[in-house]
Amino acid sequence: MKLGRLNHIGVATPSLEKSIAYYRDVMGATIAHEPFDLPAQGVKVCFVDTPGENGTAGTQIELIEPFDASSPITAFIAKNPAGGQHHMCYEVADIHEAKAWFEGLGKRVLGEPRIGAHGTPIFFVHPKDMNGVLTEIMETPKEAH
Ligand SMILES: C[C@@H](C(=O)O)C(=O)SCCNC(=O)CCNC(=O)[C@H](O)C(C)(C)COP(=O)(O)OP(=O)(O)OC[C@H]1O[C@@H](n2cnc3c(N)ncnc32)[C@H](O)[C@@H]1OP(=O)(O)O
Ligand SMILES: [Co+2]
Repeated sequence: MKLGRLNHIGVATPSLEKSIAYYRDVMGATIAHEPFDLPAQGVKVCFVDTPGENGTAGTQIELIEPFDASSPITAFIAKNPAGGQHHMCYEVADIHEAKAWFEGLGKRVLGEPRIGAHGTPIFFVHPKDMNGVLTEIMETPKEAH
């Protein structure tokens, strides 16, 4: 498998509103859109943009708040009430090839690929199989970003 760019770092939070204010007012970040709900993923999402080189978009921070009690991040927030770093997301060219690669190495892929916050297929690999880091793999969007 050929690793692509680091697309985003997922940060879990008990309050999107408070986290947005922090990244805007303390970190000086641009928040380019309103938060949105992804009930199928069990989260409410807001992306914080960081600038890349020569005016390009850099790596994003993905703020995620539980959508409801059945959210996959409910247990994480219970253990980390102030929130915290939750996952790293890397791009790949072909999601099915990447899934086969990790499965071939005996790593636990958590469910089938599904459409993520950028509109392309994603899957997660269990943190205990990935040196302690919950790892998200996403297919690179077709348009430039
Ligand atoms: C919108 C989308 C997108 O970008 O497009 C997203 O990102 S959605 C992002 C939210 N969606 C997801 O995360 C989906 C995939 N995640 C999951 O299925 C779950 O969160 C699991 C990774 C299976 C963990 O589930 P849960 O916390 O309920 O299980 P658990 O409490 O039994 O945890 C099992 C062990 O893993 C550890 N653990 C749990 N979450 C962790 C994390 N984020 N990073 C590192 N370690 C973690 C726990 O401390 C525990 O270790 P000990 O046993 O040593 O105590
Ligand atoms: Co993510």
